[in-house]
Amino acid sequence: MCARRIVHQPSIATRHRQWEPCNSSPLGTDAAATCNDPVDEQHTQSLNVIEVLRSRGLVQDTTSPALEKAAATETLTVYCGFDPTADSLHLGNLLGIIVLTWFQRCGHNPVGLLGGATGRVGDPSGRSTERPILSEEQIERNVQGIRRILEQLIGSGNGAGPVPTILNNLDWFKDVGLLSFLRDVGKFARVGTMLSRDAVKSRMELDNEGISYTEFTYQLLQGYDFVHLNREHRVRMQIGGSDQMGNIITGLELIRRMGGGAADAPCFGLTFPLLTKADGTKMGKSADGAVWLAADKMSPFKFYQYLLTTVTDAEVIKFLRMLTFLPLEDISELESSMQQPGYKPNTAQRLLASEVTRFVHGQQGLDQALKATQALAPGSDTKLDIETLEAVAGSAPLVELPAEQVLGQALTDVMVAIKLQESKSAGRRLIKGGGVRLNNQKVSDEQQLLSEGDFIDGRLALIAAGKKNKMLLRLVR
Ligand SMILES: Nc1ncnc2c1ncn2[C@@H]1O[C@H](COP(=O)(O)OP(=O)(O)OP(=O)(O)O)[C@@H](O)[C@H]1O
Ligand SMILES: N[C@@H](Cc1ccc(O)cc1)C(=O)O
Repeated sequence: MCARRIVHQPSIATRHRQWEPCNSSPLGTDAAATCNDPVDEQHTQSLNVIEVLRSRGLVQDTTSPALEKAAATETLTVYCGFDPTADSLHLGNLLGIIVLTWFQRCGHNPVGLLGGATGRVGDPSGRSTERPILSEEQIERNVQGIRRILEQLIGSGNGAGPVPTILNNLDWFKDVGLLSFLRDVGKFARVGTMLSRDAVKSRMELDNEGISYTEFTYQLLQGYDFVHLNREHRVRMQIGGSDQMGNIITGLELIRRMGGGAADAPCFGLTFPLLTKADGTKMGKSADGAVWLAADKMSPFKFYQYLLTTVTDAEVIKFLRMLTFLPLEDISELESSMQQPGYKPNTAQRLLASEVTRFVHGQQGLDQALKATQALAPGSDTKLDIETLEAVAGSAPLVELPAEQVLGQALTDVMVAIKLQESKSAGRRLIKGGGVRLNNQKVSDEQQLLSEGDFIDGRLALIAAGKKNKMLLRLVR
């Protein structure tokens, strides 16, 4: 195959003068559809996926300088693995999905691998302690959760390139016996090399508990995955975060020693930088405060808010390059505009939050996030519905009270009970001054009693005392 063609949308500057995220997706509400999907025939460019990834800050290392040429002249099948250590992927894992998507958009074949087998062993990479052993049921639940996300984000093919495949390494490991593994794979692995891997060395040096034999052998399992995928599915490339380089090289060495990766079809590895939390540590599944991709673990609203409120001006351009598919020229233009006097603060963060939320949760998820953001804005009079309120629940302060302690009671009494006001008289004064809103509607009656009708869907009400002090009240029956 010759240099690949990728089609670019018109500049978002021409589409959205105010740098506002687009609100319609060319592929409908498909979760993976973004407004910058490559659909405009007029803006074509021949792009090499490796050059694209480099230009977007998505390459930490590659295993061979020959990769660039291979990517430009051949169709590569590329895989990225995800272990089922939780029932959802997180923002850090999204980089792997984005890199796979870039391969797909440039005409290569992406494969998402579920670590049904490797998750039972535990990758020591980037960990200073041994992983807890998860129950079989938990691992199965986690596999299902991650499969759903992969299917949603890369499984559909996204209309932008070859349809990707999702595989589970338990499907081949379940039939491999210990003796045959030791004879057929172990013979090709060198213990000295295995010991020299960072993930092993650091555990032997740092922790006087050392490393278990189980986690020590992890690299061979991931290495064998690459051998199997190369033999059975013609996979020639593995990608992963920079913590995966040792495991990727183990795979390449095994392929070579076991007679694969012929000169006319060499194999490659590529790593991307790790996304880190504010304290500089890796964002991970097992780390605290993970930014989940599954909507039932983190609502699209909360996901959107995370990107909007925690990404600094210093980081936002880097994140736009790495986490979105927006044309680089447009991102550079936005970067320049950030230095101009007319720049509206957080414009870049809003664009980032919108693009990434749409990619992960689809147009519907983004709409929900925007609606909830608007509903919570200071002084908002947006009409509320139950979906918006439920999306907000979990992010805004929420109090639950038995219905009998609320219905028929004065609003001012309830405001004191839920600690939104210090006293009834303060509540009355605030109502008189026009500062109290019930479900975003101004309250004018200082004696107002709360009734069933004040609770949307009979369950939730949003009470605001002043512009910023908001609380959700849920009725318990
Ligand atoms: N913060 C991150 N930034 C970029 N890539 C990441 C990040 N975290 C994980 N990855 C990558 O995602 C892929 C799958 O990682 P995996 O799900 O097994 O580990 P994890 O999410 O780090 O979970 P755990 O916290 O349990 O180690 C790997 O390629 C890994 O390098
Ligand atoms: N070891 C990877 C996941 C993985 C599993 C199996 C593979 O073949 C590849 C990657 C991680 O923990 O991040």
